[in-house]
Amino acid sequence: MAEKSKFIDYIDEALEKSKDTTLSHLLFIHQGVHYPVTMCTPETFQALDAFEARSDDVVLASYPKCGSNWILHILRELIFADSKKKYDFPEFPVLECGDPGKYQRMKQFPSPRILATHLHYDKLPESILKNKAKILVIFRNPKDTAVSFFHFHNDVPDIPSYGSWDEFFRQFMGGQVSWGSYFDFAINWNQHLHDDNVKFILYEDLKENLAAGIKQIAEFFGFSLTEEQIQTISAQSTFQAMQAKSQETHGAVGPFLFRKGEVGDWKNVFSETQSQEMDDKFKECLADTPLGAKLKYNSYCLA
Ligand SMILES: Nc1ncnc2c1ncn2[C@@H]1O[C@H](COP(=O)(O)O)[C@@H](OP(=O)(O)O)[C@H]1O
Ligand SMILES: CCc1ccc(OS(=O)(=O)O)cc1
Repeated sequence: MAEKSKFIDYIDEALEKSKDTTLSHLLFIHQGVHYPVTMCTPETFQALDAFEARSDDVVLASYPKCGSNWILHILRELIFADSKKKYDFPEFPVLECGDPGKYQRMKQFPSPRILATHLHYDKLPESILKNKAKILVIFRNPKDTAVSFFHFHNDVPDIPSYGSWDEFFRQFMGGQVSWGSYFDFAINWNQHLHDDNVKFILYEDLKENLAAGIKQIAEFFGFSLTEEQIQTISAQSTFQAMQAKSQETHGAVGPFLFRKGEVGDWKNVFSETQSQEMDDKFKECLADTPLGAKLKYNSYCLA
């Protein structure tokens, strides 16, 4: 059994805080976006402004529930294969979560550091953009993302639950959920998809061909791996492999973070009206954008 990590300690702490937090008190607004009080604070956001990024930081951006824990695992394995050093990062990996002192402590950590974030592009600390750290941004179709988000809230015992899927759907569509609107997040990132230091990947593409996705990620960050190493990481990163170890890697919340790992689960949950409402929203916000095309909405979100 692996030693209990700082990551698990942090999750346990956040869950403990969640126990005493009702849904109506879960969110606060910072610069127009909702965040959960159990994970983020105004003091940490203030400290984040002065965060010093490095050009070799490995940034992983995503809206919640688009597979960030999956890609984090892949990145750690890639760094290990490339450097032969175990990637050991004694802080919660989501940049904007934690106490304000974390950025000071992070100055001591060796490169490359993995910085996961759910921030909209225009909320990233300036130094990430100035130092041109490479940013991998993972997207997932909005219908499965919403269903995964709903289950996360309603299945994890200590996280405040919604009264029903219908109630969650309403809040999700209005952007009144943690890290705000999926659509605002997407519109914001859409403008930077073709920046030199940004690489887009799609959850559904990874599901289709994991080894090809891992190879692309390795190339983007300049990690040098053999075909055999790629195949090994691929085998260790399937949903089944990660779910089997989830309690060991992520503690009590593990089985909920690695829930189903499927494409199309939304069909079990969305009503026809809700599906149409999301199709309309997609058309209005994203359909005619480069990101809209990359999301392959017609393949994954039309019944
Ligand atoms: N190896 C893997 N393959 C496919 N999906 C994975 C995965 N690891 C995690 N996921 C899925 O990613 C979602 C969680 O995202 P995040 O890590 O950003 O919180 C969950 O979706 P589901 O709830 O649909 O199962 C989870 O099952
Ligand atoms: C409890 C509210 C909450 C916490 C964490 C979330 O996202 S993630 O698991 O860190 O990606 C979302 C909502």
